[in-house]
Amino acid sequence: MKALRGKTLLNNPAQNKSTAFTREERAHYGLQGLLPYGVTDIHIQQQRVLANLRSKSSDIEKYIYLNGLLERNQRLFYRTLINHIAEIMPLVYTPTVGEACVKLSHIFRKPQGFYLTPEDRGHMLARLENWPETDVRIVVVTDGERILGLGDLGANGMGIPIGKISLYVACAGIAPSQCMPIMLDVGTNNQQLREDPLYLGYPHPRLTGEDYLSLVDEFVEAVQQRFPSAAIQFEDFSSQNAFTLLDRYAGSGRCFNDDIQGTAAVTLAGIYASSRITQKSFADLKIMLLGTGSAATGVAELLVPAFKAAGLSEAEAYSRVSFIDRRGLVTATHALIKPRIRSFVKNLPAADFVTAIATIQPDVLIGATGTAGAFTEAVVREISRYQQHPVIIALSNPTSHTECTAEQAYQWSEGRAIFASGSPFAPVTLHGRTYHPAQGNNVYIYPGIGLGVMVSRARLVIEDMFLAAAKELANCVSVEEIERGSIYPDIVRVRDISHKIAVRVCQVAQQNNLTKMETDLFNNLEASVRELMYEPSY
Ligand SMILES: NC(=O)C1=CN([C@@H]2O[C@H](COP(=O)(O)OP(=O)(O)OC[C@H]3O[C@@H](n4cnc5c(N)ncnc54)[C@H](O)[C@@H]3O)[C@@H](O)[C@H]2O)C=CC1
Ligand SMILES: CC(=O)C(=O)O
Ligand SMILES: [Mg+2]
Repeated sequence: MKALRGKTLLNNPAQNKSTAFTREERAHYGLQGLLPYGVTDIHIQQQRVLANLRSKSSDIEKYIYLNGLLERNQRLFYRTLINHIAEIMPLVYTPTVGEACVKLSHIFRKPQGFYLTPEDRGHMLARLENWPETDVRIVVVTDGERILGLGDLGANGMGIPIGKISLYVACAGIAPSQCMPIMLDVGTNNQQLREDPLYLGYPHPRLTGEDYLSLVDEFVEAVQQRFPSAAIQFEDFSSQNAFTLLDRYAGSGRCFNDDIQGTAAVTLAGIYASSRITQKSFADLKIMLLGTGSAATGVAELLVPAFKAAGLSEAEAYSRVSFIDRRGLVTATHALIKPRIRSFVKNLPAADFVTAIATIQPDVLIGATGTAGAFTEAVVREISRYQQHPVIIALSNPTSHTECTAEQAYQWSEGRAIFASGSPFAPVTLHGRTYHPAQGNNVYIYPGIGLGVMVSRARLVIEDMFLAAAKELANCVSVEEIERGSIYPDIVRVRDISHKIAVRVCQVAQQNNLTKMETDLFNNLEASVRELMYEPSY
């Protein structure tokens, strides 16, 4: 590879070190005169980044600044993100990425990731040749139809694969060059976007039915052909498409749906960890889900094997999980029950949400609705009547769409709730006591799954990997965290957690004959995975 020089080197985000180029390097690469005198190492550069970042007056300005940094100096961006993950993750991921997606066509600076539209039909493979990297291992793709809880944002949804990829690199150490964010821009039914003169997406109504499926088929085949080692992560598709695509491809290729499977694993981990606080056996728990979309259904579907592994029969496992939709408890009398939740239907009289809580008395309440305020005061008070420590997991993102805030959960439960949410909340002080809400987000799961699949080159991504990941994540919650009521570990440990999950994924792959991992690698799995993790440095 020809060494870059001068401005071309400074303009290459993967190789640029900016003011960290030494005097020798400046002379060698024709950089003299192109940089100010001072030579500052990555630590000083990081201080400058943080000072700049903290001087911005809004989160969206911080997002724009960080994105600019990613485009100027990849290693500095990732070093800073890793070292300050708790501060920066909410700026490159939920909640700020939600605002960024809403405004993406307006704040657009420079193209990032890869865009495909129906006009590329028949040429997808050729289009993928335009991507400059050849060893792609992780593809995160969205079609932008259900971006967080914000609905159809069309091509503006590209912010999500970009954010998810940033966290693949930061949280699991997959090299930036091996990651590819893709927007499968099949149009948008968001008329306001289509009519916006600044909108940058394919300005047509969404492709549907066979036209849509055949395009996704071509996309998946093209990715598999161009990048045969890549895993495909489907992200933020509409519920119906999410399940259709998972059923279509997961049995024969290396792919998974993060909203269904990643979310299921992170939620299960939280439930496992909550048992350590409530002192109730997992096998005795009753779980109630609000919402019947991808996330809630995914959680229910993973709970079944988890309960069975804990000794319950299949029928008992299904009986422990109940669904609430907009009409209340999903019962046998419901018209039009979605096929995937049919086995969870209860033979009980119709009941609204609060009445259903009184009837079933769940231990755990999980919200996956994208609807702000769906956990009302009455709901939280009702579950708190039956449970000393009700476990309340409000999964919906971004913060503006959470089912209830941390403060509401603690206030309405008189300080007894064990609370986690998809987007982070600061600690809450009530009546002189401080509570520590945890963040229940699939960021604890998908990076480790991707890393494990990458290392093992597992042919398929299977349910057992998510079950193992959930167990591993739950085990990572420390005694101190349990004592302060947190059901997820501190995010600062996420790289270690992803490493542990990746090791488990490799083992599951091996046990299921999904991998031809070299014996050497398998025998030294922990060290081998660690060695493969990218550490940004100059
Ligand atoms: N914390 C995390 O890691 C994750 C969080 N999520 C969040 O979960 C939310 C839902 O995601 P998906 O399940 O993929 O969406 P979805 O669109 O597939 O499902 C949403 C479901 O909620 C129902 N719903 C909406 N408002 C309701 C209400 N007031 N009462 C009862 N049901 C209601 C809808 O009818 C639908 O069944 C989103 O906000 C998303 O950001 C999703 C994946 C991961
Ligand atoms: C976290 C995530 O994947 C979502 O909210 O869709
Ligand atoms: Mg998602």
